[in-house]
Amino acid sequence: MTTAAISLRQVSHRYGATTALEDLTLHIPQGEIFGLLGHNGAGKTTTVSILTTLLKATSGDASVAGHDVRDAPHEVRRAIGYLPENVAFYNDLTTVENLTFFARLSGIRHPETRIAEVLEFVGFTGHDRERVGTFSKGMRQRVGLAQALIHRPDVLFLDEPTSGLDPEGVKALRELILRVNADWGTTIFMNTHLLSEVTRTCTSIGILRSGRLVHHGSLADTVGTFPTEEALERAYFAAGSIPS
Ligand SMILES: Nc1ncnc2c1ncn2[C@@H]1O[C@H](COP(=O)(O)OP(=O)(O)OP(=O)(O)O)[C@@H](O)[C@H]1O
Repeated sequence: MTTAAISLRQVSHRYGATTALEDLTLHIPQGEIFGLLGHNGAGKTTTVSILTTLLKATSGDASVAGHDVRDAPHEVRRAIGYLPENVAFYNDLTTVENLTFFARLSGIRHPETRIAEVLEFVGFTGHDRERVGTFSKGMRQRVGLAQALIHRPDVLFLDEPTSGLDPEGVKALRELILRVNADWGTTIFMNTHLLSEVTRTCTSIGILRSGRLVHHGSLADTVGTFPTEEALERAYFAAGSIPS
């Protein structure tokens, strides 16, 4: 039996009077590239925030890489990489200085070799000594991905990774996601609105509607054997009409 890399059991979350997640149960096996779809405000970032230990769910249980997010947050953080939608850097510091700062904070004492390796992996050599503040969105995304991969994580979380990227950036990101998954066996959890990318990269799909999971299935189960953006769009809107 395949081990679940990510599990949520009856997870609900409220921000004051706003219910962001309602009774979310979801198990994602190791090695999957999972795409979470949903309208603005559906609860995608809330889900990722709970799984990355940035937010404590109001109720329910969640675990990542075999560690409970509530009881073992440090173990979870050591096992994951996270690229938030707007990754923050020290803009006056260079690529290497930013990554060194992050790596030391994460407990890597001599990170030089790791940083060089990961920058090569994401194809970002040649900008090591440039200030991050001068970078385009696509370049910042690469540094963010290098940062998220510095530990060779078991599970990588990406929140709207393609937002603001040009077609070259989207293609480069897709190739990297596929390579991380293929070379390292990393499980990937991605929040996205870009249906065309989901059909090209994801092996399974979840759809959230107003905090409720209305669909979870493999790419083939969701859109058939010829996955097209049109087929996924049909499945996406059909899932929205299923009463839950
Ligand atoms: N810090 C917060 N305080 C109060 N309400 C919040 C907070 N963060 C999110 N919400 C609300 O919770 C719900 C879910 O938000 P969330 O950001 O998880 O959705 P999302 O699917 O990621 O949306 P988007 O696609 O716009 O990023 C929304 O109604 C949102 O307004």
